Amino acid sequence: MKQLLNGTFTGRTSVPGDKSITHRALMLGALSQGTTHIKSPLISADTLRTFDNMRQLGAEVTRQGDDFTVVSKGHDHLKSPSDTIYTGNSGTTTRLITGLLAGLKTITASVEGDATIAKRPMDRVVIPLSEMGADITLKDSKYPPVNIQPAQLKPLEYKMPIASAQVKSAILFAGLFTSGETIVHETHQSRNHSELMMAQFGADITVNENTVTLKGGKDLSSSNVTVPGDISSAAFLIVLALITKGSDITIENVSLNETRSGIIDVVKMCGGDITITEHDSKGEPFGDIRVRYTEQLKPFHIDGEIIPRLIDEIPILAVLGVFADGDSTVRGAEELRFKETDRITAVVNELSKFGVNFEEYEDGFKIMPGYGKVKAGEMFKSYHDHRIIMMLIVMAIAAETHIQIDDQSAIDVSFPSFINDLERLRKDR
Ligand SMILES: O=C(O)C1=C[C@@H](OP(=O)(O)O)[C@@H](O)[C@H](O)C1
Ligand SMILES: C=C(OP(=O)(O)O)C(=O)O
Repeated sequence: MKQLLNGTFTGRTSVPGDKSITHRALMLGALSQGTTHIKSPLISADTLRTFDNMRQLGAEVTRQGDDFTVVSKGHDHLKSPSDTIYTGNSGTTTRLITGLLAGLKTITASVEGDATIAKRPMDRVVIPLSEMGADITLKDSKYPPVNIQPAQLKPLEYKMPIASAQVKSAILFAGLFTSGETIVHETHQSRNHSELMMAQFGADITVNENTVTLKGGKDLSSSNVTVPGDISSAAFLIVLALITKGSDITIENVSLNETRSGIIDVVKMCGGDITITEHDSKGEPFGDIRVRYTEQLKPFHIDGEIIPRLIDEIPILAVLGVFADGDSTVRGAEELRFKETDRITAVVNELSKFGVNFEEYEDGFKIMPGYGKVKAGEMFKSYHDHRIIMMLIVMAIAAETHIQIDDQSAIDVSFPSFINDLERLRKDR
């Protein structure tokens, strides 16, 4: 930590591949007949769980340096796993694989993760999947382990009670090989990687405003996927550059998918110095993001439609709020309470240790600009949450304060090279 302080951050860099796209490419590769090459996937604790899980179902999944390959005979050749499907810390794997397994209709499986997964609600996916006819049981009707038994499914028309790409995707995975139209209506559009990639692999799927319609029953054929950089990882470098004097970072080949790029809108709202150069792409949009230190940043106010477009970036946006010249607010983000930890409580508790003032709401917070001194001997908590740890490191760098975090290992969940990348970008002032 100490070696990262008192510097500026400059230069060109890239961030690891998009986590959401990597999970989906592994899953759709396993469900499709043929060979799927996945170029520059995220190789991290979470995506390696999906990698192993697809192998357990009988797909041939291998790694060649920075790439993955999935070879499969197609969905009807996948089999029940002989052991528990272990999903580690990954909510995306746990929820999407539940839909995928139910959709195969012949599988007996038990899905379980680590201590944080054991506390994450699964009824949000099991309720609609049960309406489709799936036979799934949960601990206390809510939590993992998820036990799945073979059952025939029927299509479903479902109005989403919350904005969640994981719930939407679990339903779509279950609908892929279920004849008839599975329809999902969203109030605010959540990330659309499943829809885009299912179409690419040959599914009959259409999107009309906030409604997705999937005509199930078609076999899928393999396809190649190039994974752009993860904007949720880039977010830490974006905020670091904006608030650290003299910084100027260009992050190459980052996903610019509209359903994920809410943070760019917020940086613009704040008057931050950000330039986007989009590249030509046949698939997911991507490009370079250049961010420079900005002396005066305006506060931001976010709520409603933008929230799912930046849900994982809210912890690091709180740090941006500390350096703005007025109070910023986050509302409509109650979903943060159901992530790896309750991220509203974690943000408020840990940034308060820097002397930051908050007003906490059930669905967000107001954050006041400025900070004070960290108490001698103060220990910061990781909550075993990658995004909370990286938020704390960026805050400590900007405040030029050495801090101690009880455990930094969860960074490996999404951005294993984070500390090395910061060291490489750091220059003495
Ligand atoms: O579908 C996905 O890949 C994800 C969806 C979001 O979760 P919710 O669906 O719970 O909002 C997000 O927070 C998570 O990091 C990844
Ligand atoms: C919430 C996250 O992931 P997951 O739900 O897959 O654990 C995240 O990456 O911030």
